[in-house]
Formats: sequence, structure tokens, C-alpha cells
Amino acid sequence: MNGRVFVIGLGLIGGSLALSIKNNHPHCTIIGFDIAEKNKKLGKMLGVIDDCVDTLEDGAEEADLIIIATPVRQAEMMIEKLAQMPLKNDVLVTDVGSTKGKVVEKSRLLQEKGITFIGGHPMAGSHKSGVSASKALLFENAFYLLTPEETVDKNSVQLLMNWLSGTRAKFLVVSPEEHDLLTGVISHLPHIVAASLVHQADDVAKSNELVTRLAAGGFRDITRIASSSPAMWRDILLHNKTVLLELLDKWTKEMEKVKTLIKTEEADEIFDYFQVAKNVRDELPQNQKGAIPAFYDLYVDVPDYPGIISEVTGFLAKENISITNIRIIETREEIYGVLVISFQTEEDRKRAQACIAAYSTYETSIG
Ligand SMILES: NC(=O)c1ccc[n+]([C@@H]2O[C@H](COP(=O)([O-])OP(=O)(O)OC[C@H]3O[C@@H](n4cnc5c(N)ncnc54)[C@H](O)[C@@H]3O)[C@@H](O)[C@H]2O)c1
Ligand SMILES: O=C(O)C(=O)C[C@]1(C(=O)O)C=C[C@@H](O)C=C1
Repeated sequence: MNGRVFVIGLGLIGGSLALSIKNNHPHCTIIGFDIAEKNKKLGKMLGVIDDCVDTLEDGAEEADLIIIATPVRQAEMMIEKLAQMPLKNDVLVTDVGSTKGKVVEKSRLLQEKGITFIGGHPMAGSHKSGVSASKALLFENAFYLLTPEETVDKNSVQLLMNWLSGTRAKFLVVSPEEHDLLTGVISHLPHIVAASLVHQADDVAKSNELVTRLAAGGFRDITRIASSSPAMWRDILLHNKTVLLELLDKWTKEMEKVKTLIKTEEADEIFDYFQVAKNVRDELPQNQKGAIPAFYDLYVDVPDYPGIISEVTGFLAKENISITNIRIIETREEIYGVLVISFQTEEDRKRAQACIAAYSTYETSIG
């Protein structure tokens, strides 16, 4: 497709969408805008956008597709501003925000001007922020939720899906209310719980610094998402207030139930509690992103000596396997460490596992 795409907010999601659109529509022009000058420069330098503009007006006026990719309260402001600007009659406006109710409500300002708005939410991401973390295939196999109002015609929805086909995501139309309930359960509440676990550990660490040194494996897995952007999550909680207050009530009751089981030492019921959770968790689809992180981690048990990281990355370099992240978790202090290497695709992870097995005797696992 030809045309001009205007991305407002050059962060992880705006940048990833820009890359995926360019992949499938190489003849389109992608223009970027961000309140932070450095993000515009970085976006251009990394080839994520073709060009950038100084003002919202400069990018919006000639655009055929406008993507709002800022935190959700800023997205509302962007809609207000766009509704006061001269735009092309047939421009399509969409957003990527993690909440939909308030954004879609605000979009009626655009609809009153005859401008089509379709709420959108690619259901994959990362705890990393910023345009430098952008990936063209971040949304591959993930669900991409769309929340068009009834007044939006089907051709516009199809047109948006065509623009976004390079994401290789699976589109699903839901109402804004259903969206906010579902994401409240599988994304927003878990982020609150992850942050609360970190706060709790940090509190204990004030009197016992071993806590942070020992925090490995399980704690790191369950709290990875606590490293996400605080600005993004502040906005999400404020937007999805009603749903989250209800979910937090239910969560509190659930924790009370567990407390009682422990107090009364109900061994069989405690077993069942974990067994049911295990069954449900084990049945989650494996090959899709979404609630499952968009990075593929490989755990390598390595002896703890200087140069071990370059040794292992050297094996991977020989086979031309690129990595996106690497870190050591020290679970068994001074003897062995666990090297966690992240890859962009499942295929890269499999190749890496075979490569490490060929070059060394280090044990690997996929966590
Ligand atoms: N991170 C995820 O996992 C994820 C996944 C799906 C959807 N989302 C949603 O996508 C949106 C963006 O998240 P992200 O992870 O890309 O965040 P990010 O912090 O990486 O990027 C947001 C960008 O918006 C810019 N920005 C903020 N206010 C602005 C304004 N008024 N005008 C122009 N630019 C502005 C920031 O400078 C930043 O570059 C959020 O609404 C979030 O809810 C995030
Ligand atoms: O994988 C992560 O780090 C994410 O938190 C991604 C995640 C999620 O909760 O699944 C976060 C918020 C978005 O709205 C969609 C996806």
C-alpha cells in the first residue's frame, strides 16, 4: 500500500508497528512524532521511521493512517488535539493503548467530525521501553484486539487490518468493555501483583540484604513485568479503575482463602490448589505470544569463571545466531551460575540449544 503513515509516540510499540508496516508496505512513507526530541532522532537513525516532524499538525494533516502509540492518558489528549486539526476526510485513526473504554469514548470527538477511529491493542510487548527495543516481529502470532464502534464500516476495519498485516498478528474484534475486563484479568492485575511482590521483598531487604541476593529463578520469572514503564502502568490503572477495583477485591478474597488453608493445615486442599493451577497453566497455548513473553529465553548452567559469557556467545557467533539479551542468575553461589540468553524467535532458541550442546557439555533448558 502507498500512503502516509503518521506514528505519534516513538516507543517500543510505535516503533515496532512502524517496522512491521514498512515490511509489508515498502512504498509507504512513515512519519514519526514524539515529545522527546531524542526519540525522533533515534527513530530516524535506526531506520524505524522515514522522517520526523516538529509538530503534531505537520504530521497529521497529510496522513492516511494515524497511529497513536503514547501512554493511554496522553492518547486521550492526542485525540482531543487531532479533533481540532484539519485532517484528510478519509484518514484512518487508531491507537495501541492497553485500555479501550476511555480512549474509545474520547474518539467520539473524531467521529463527530466524520473521522474514522478504530481502537486497537496488540497483545504482546515487553518490560522494555523505547524505540531502540522495537522489533518488526514483536506481534507475530499475538492477538491484536480491535474495538470498532458500531458506526464504523467493515471496509475501514479491513483497511486497518491490511495496513497492519505485517505484524502477522491474529486480529480479533471485541467491545471496549470486554477488552478492559479481559486485559484487567490477564495483564493489568498481574502487573500490580508483580510490583507488589517486589515491594514486599524490598521491604524485607531493609533488614536482611540476603533477600535480593537470593532472589533468583521463580522470583525473577514472576516479577519480570515489574520492570515495565511506570508511566504506562500509572495510566492503565487510572483508566481501568472500575474493573481493577473489582478484581483486587476478588484477589484479596483469594488470598484470604489461601491464608485459611495454611492456618488450618488443609494439606489435601493446598495440594489441589496448586494442582488445579498447574493444570490450567500447562494447558495455555504454547505457540502464541500475549500473556507469554515475546522473548525466548534459554537457561544455560555454566561454571562461574571469568570469560564464560564470551565463551558461550562465541559458540553462538560461530553459528550466526543473534541474541537480544543476556544475564547471569547466581542461584548456586560460587560454583555454578545460570546464564539466561534471550532470542527473538523460537527457531533461534532451538538452534542455540543445539549449538551449545555441540560445542560444550553445558546443560541447557528452556525454563
Ligand atoms: N509495552 C507493552 O508491552 C505494550 C503492549 C501493548 C500495548 N502497549 C501500549 O502501547 C502504548 C505505548 O507503550 P510503549 O511500551 O511503546 O511505551 P514507550 O514508553 O516505549 O513509548 C511511549 C512513547 O510515547 C511518547 N510520548 C508520551 N507522551 C507523548 C505525547 N504527548 N506526544 C508524543 N509522544 C509522547 C514517549 O516519549 C515515548 O517515546 C501504551 O499506551 C501502552 O499501554 C504497551
Ligand atoms: O510481556 C510483557 O512484558 C508484557 O507485559 C506485555 C503485556 C502483557 O501484559 O501481556 C503488557 C501490556 C500490554 O497491554 C500487552 C502486553
